Amino acid sequence: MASPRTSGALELCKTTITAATSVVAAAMLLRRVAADLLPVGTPPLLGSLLLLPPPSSRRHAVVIEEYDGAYHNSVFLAARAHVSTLLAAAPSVPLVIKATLPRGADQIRFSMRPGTDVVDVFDGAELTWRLSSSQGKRSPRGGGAAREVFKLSFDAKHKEMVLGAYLPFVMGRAEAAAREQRQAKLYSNERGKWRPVTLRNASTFATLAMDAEQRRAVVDDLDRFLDRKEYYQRTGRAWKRGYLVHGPPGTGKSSLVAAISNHLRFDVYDLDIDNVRSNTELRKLMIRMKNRSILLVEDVDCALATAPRRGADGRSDETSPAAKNREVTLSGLLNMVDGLWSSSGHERILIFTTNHVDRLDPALLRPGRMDVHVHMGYCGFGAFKELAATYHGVDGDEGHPLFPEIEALLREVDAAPAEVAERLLATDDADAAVEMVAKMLRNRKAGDAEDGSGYVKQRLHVGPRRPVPAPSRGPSSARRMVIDEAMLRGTGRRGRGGLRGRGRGRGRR
Ligand SMILES: Nc1ncnc2c1ncn2[C@@H]1O[C@H](COP(=O)(O)OP(=O)(O)OP(=O)(O)O)[C@@H](O)[C@H]1O
Repeated sequence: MASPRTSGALELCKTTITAATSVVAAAMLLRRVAADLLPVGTPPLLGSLLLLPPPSSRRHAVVIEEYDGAYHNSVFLAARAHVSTLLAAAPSVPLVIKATLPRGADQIRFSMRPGTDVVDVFDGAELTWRLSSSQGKRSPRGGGAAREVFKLSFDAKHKEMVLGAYLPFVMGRAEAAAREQRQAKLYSNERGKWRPVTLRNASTFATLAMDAEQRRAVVDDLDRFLDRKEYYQRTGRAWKRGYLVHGPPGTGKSSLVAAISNHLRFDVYDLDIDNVRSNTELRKLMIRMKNRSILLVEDVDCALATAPRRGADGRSDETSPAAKNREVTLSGLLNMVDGLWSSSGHERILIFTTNHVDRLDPALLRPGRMDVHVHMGYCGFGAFKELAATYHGVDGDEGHPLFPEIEALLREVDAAPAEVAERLLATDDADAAVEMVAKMLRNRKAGDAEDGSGYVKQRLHVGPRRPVPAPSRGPSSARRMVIDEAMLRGTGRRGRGGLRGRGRGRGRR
C-alpha cells in the first residue's frame, strides 16, 4: 500500500505529465494550424520563431543569414558556393541557374528554389541544406530582393563535427575556388598611387620554356613558401621571399614573373622607381600593398642606384624625379622591405630582375638578402622544343626534320627564347615557322645581318617599348636556367645539373 508521502509524489508526477502532455499537444496543434495556413517552406522558420519542438528532438540546425548588417556574410557566400557544387551533382533537385560568378569566369552558379533540400555527406554524416527567404527582410543592397537564409540541419550528435570540421571545410573550399578563379591584378605607381589593371600576361609555368628540373624547383619553392605559415610564425620570421631573376634580354624574366603571379594568384605591384618622388612616397606605396602580392622591381641595376644615375654619355642624369630627390636608393628600399613591409603584411614576394647581375650592388647579393636566384639563359634545344610544341604542336619524339640541325646550331650560337618565339609566332604554318628559326640561327652563325624582326622589349606593365640589340655572336654560354641558392649564400658551390647547374649569363643591353 502506498504511504501518504508516496501517493503525494505520484499525484505530483501525474500532474506534471498531464501538463507536459497538454503543452506538447498544444504545440502539435499549433504546428498543424501553421502548416495548414502558411505557404510551403514557412514552417521550419516559423517553427524556430515560435520555439516549437523540432520534428525530431535529435536534430540540430545552424541558420546562416545572407547579410551581417550591411555586409555580405562570408559564411553564407561560402555555403552558397558549396551548395552550388552539391546541386550540380544532385540528380533530382530542381535547379535555378544564377548569373556567372565571378565576372569573366566560365562557371555557372546553381541555386535551389526556396524550401527545397539538398543533402551532403561528410565524414559519414548526412547534412541537409535548405534555402529560404527571410520574410519581410529586404537585402540592404536594394533591388527589392528578399534576404536569403540557409539552414543546415543534422543529427545533434554531429554538432561538434559540423562546427569544427564541416563548416571550416566549406569555407576553405570556397576560398580555394575564389583564389582559383581570381584574375591577378597588375598595379603600377603613378603620382604616389597604385593604379590597377587586370594582369593580361597569360604566361604560365606550362608555357614558359625552361628546363623541367628548374621549373619544378621554382614551383616547389613557391608552393613550400605558401604552405609554411606555421614555420614563419614559429621562427618569428617575416613571411616573405625574395627572388633575383637575372639573364640576358628576352630570356623570359618578365614572363617568369607573370607565371609566378598566375601560379599563386598574387597581384603584382610593378614599382617604377623613376616615378617615386621620395622615400616617404615609397613608404606609403609599400604600406598600401595588399597581402599575397608580389613587389616587382624590373631592371633593378638601372632602377636603383647607390650614387646618382649616369646617362649613356657618362653624365649624371638629373632629370628623373628619383635623381632630383636623391632619396630613393637601394638601401632605402631594402630597409623598408626588411622593416615596415615585413612587419605590416604577410605572404609577400619580392622580385628583382636584371640583365646585369654583375653590376648589382653587393648589398643585394649579400647572403640572406634574396632567398633565391633564378638564371634565365639563352634558348637551349629543350626550351626550343617546348616552344615548338606550345606554338605549333610540333612535338617531342617525332619532332621535325630540321630539329637535328637546330639542336646543333643552338649549341653554337646564342638566341633568346623571345627571338625564337617571335619566329615561331610569325606564321601558322609549322614547317615555315621552324624553317624561320633555322634560318635565323644559320644567319647568326654565318655572321650575316639579322633577318628583320628584332625582339622588342616590353615591360610587364603597359609602357614605352625599348628596342634591344640582337645578341653578339660567340660561344654558347648559359643554356640552362639556374635557381641557385648557394650562389646567393656565397658558398660558391655549384654542381652541374639539378638546382646547381651552370649559369653564366652574359646580359647585354
Ligand atoms: N623562356 C621563355 N619561354 C616562353 N616564351 C618566352 C621565353 N622567354 C621569352 N619569351 C617570349 O618573349 C617575350 C619577351 O620575353 P620577356 O619579356 O619575358 O623577356 P625578359 O627576359 O623579361 O626580357 P627583358 O630583359 O628585355 O625585359 C615574351 O612575351 C614571350 O612571348
